[in-house]
Amino acid sequence: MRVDVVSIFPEYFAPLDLSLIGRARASGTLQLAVHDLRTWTHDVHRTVDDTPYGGGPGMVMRPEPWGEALEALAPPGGNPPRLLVPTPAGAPFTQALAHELAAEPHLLFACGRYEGIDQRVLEHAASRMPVTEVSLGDYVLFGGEVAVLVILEAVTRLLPGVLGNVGSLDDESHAHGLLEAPMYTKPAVWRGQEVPTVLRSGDHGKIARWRRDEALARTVARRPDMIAALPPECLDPRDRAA
Ligand SMILES: O=C(OCc1ccccc1)c1cn[nH]c1
Repeated sequence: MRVDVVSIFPEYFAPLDLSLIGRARASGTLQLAVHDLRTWTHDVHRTVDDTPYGGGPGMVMRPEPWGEALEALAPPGGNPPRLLVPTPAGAPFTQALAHELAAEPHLLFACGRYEGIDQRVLEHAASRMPVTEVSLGDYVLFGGEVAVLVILEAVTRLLPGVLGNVGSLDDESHAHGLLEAPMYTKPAVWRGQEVPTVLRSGDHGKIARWRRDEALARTVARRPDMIAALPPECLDPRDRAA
């Protein structure tokens, strides 16, 4: 997968040379290039922002540099990348979207700063590539860079060969519509607290049931919204029998 990121703070992406993403880049699974938006400015001050039409606080990112940057990184005529723009005004970023993005050959991230990017940039881009404005949650950051780091981590770990034990992808939180059950490791007793005995019973049927029950209880307690979204077939057939 090819990934291009455009930002006025390219140094934000130095951490991507570390750990799994670093290995994914070294193995060629992920080709990542980070670009400084100011490359596409031509004034002596390399200006990227200006005051908002209609008034209001803050500044807006000017369309010209973005227009040139997107043209350079998604040249008309080639196979267009998918443009992702982190913003509080975007659609929720979910594990489902992460899987969708992991299947894309080329992602192009636009990191907004200030109050955001002139909307005409996204409208113009949408005429030649898929554009997704995506939100990580209902809060406001200084810019899209941190959001891109999160999205890149969620997507990269789904790429083939990046995670050693692929089994861990199947039963992780949000994979089966529920939160993950609590996890334990040695020692069996720690500060007087014992690991639930069923987990040390070796009875894999009972263990699977215990984990499902725990996952369900956790989800009901912490994320009732996910319960409402559960497809009916998700409930264990034995539950239905009960
Ligand atoms: O703050 C965010 O993105 C940066 C950004 C982009 C445009 C204008 C202001 C801030 C964000 C919050 N949830 N998901 C993304």
